[in-house]
Amino acid sequence: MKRVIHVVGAAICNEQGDVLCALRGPQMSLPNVWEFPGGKVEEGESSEAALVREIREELGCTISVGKLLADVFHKYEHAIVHLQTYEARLIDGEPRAREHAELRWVPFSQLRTLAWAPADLPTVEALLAKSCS
Ligand SMILES: Nc1nc2c([nH]c(=O)n2[C@H]2C[C@H](O)[C@@H](COP(=O)(O)OP(=O)(O)OP(=O)(O)O)O2)c(=O)[nH]1
Repeated sequence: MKRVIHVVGAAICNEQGDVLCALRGPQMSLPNVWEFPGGKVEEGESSEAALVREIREELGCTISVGKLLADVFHKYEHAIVHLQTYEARLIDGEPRAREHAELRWVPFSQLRTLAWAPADLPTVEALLAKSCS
């Protein structure tokens, strides 16, 4: 049995309706694919608290966490990832790539053109279906 990793990701939208997308670096697990910034939920931590903590650590900014966008289990070679993605807004600071190879604000209309981590595709579709408002 593969281990299950509980992971949270933030779809951070700006006023123009762009979404902040993050490129995983070549040294990371699952290298060189785009994802929603976030990370692993620690024991005893809520998903929302984990997301705020991870975004502070990874991007150096503060978010408010909104609605759940997608809740998926995806089987990778290395593990099963239980990914929960949330709508989010920046409330303090400017995102900087401390761990990622690149950060990019991407308009909704171009979201499908990125090479996403496979577990993230339902989130992309959920965003396109509802639009961040
Ligand atoms: N953060 C994040 N991880 C994702 C997404 N989609 C997806 O398949 N993953 C996978 C990649 C990794 O296997 C796992 C999360 O690991 P991570 O390396 O980002 O988490 P972390 O920062 O807490 O981990 P660590 O480096 O401290 O070990 O989930 C996503 O949208 N965001």
